[in-house]
Amino acid sequence: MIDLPKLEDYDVSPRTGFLPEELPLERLPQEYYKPWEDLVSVLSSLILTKRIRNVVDEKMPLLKVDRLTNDAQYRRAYSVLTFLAHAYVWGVGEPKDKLPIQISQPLLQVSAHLEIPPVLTYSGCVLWNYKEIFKGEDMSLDNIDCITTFTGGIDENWFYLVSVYFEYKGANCIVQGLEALKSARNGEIEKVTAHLQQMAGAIDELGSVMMQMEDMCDPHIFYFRIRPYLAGWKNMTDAGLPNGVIYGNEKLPRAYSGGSNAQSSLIQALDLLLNVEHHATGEKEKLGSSGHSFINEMREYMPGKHRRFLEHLSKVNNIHEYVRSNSGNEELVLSYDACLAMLKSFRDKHIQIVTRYIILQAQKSRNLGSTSTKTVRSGLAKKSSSQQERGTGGTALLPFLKQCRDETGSTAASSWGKRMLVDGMLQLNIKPVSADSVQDDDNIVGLAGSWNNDNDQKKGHW
Ligand code: HEM
Ligand SMILES: N[C@@H](CC(=O)c1ccccc1NC=O)C(=O)O
Repeated sequence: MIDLPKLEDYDVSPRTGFLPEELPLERLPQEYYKPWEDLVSVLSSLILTKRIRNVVDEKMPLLKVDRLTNDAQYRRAYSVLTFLAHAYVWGVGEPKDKLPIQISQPLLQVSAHLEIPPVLTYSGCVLWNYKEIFKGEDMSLDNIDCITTFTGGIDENWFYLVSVYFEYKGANCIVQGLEALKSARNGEIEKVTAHLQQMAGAIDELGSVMMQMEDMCDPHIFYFRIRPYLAGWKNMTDAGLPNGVIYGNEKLPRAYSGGSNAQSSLIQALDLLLNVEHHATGEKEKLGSSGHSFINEMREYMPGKHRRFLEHLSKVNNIHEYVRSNSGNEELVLSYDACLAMLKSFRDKHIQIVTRYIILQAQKSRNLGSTSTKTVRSGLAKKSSSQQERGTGGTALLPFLKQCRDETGSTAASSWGKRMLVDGMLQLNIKPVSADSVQDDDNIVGLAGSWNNDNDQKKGHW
């Protein structure tokens, strides 16, 4: 029997989850990297004055990464370079399909060290991009701020910080889920039930955290001012990058998806712990299917150690089987189905968020016609002839997100659970999601272009 994963072997913390145990580095300490930190400290001004590309071209030196001495420094360098890369590519006006070597060369090196693609990912703008306001105070949304942003505005800060706090609160879900697996191995059914009850409560809290997005992040500002910079350069023909981006003096362009919470290891860990399986959008379970291509592809956009944690988890996650083989124990079954109900409720709430922040904004943009895009950067908000929005991770987002949600419900162990999870949203007094009434025909897709199967990373392309 394969041992259960040890969190410390995979850079996962029982206290902070997938956030680093120690606070991220706010600035590289070496004087040598001062040019990078100075540039990124005025990033919003360089975008505002439309000088980002000229200043990088003329003032940014080509630096080596051999002065970086630990992972915290490599992570800070990765965050700095990916913010600079996206500001350079998306800048203002037409996107640039080539990165200068002073960005691309160090970025390729630090990405290889961290085993993560050389593009802005959830790790670069969320996991490794926050600081405490008052040192020593408890971790809370009242005491954290971002280190780097494109706009320097409250809305963008808050957009990332909600996910930072979501990751912090999610640590307990991982701990409880692993304890439930351990108790199941020891045949301690009461302990399994207790840990699953704790896990259900912890997952419920995640939904509440996510709904705080609307407190300080305005949907219009998000969609028109922030989201365009989060895009990647894969399948982004509509946005003016048909072939991706050339990195420095390389001959072939590279194509990468943009950032997305789908790159959060936390929710994928919860799916694995609860044996929730996702399949390619629009397809039912296929024999031998290795799960959802997009969800699996997003694992390539996680730090190597977190990716391997999920791979290990996928070899030992048998809670569904344990519950099924003890289905006579009603308390156990209810505690498992409660975890699924909370996870499904989370996905329902998320679809509400996506509706307000993308779908309704995209429709508004179409209704306003071309004048609305005059002040909006040409990248992602530009309406393509197919009237398709591009999403950050690259999914046909409503079908994908609804299917993720429905697959969560269909995992329930009991008929009660299935009934609860199908119409349970009403019993839980959770309003049916407005998105269900939104027409799919918009087929608004994820930001960085719909993913495809020829996964560049698989060819070791980065
Ligand atoms: C304005 C806020 C947000 C928007 C517009 C948004 C949009 C999206 C979109 C379009 C996707 C589909 C994949 C892609 O193309 O990127 C997605 C996936 C996902 N998002 Fe969000 N998201 C937001 C915030 C959040 C937050 C705060 C969380 C968690 C706290 C979250 C959790 C997820 C997860 C886990 C997925 C993967 C799909 C799944 O497992 O159900 N999102 N999001
Ligand atoms: N998938 C979202 C964007 C998104 O959620 C996201 C993108 C980059 C980094 C973090 C993100 N999510 C929340 O922090 C979208 O398509 O707009």
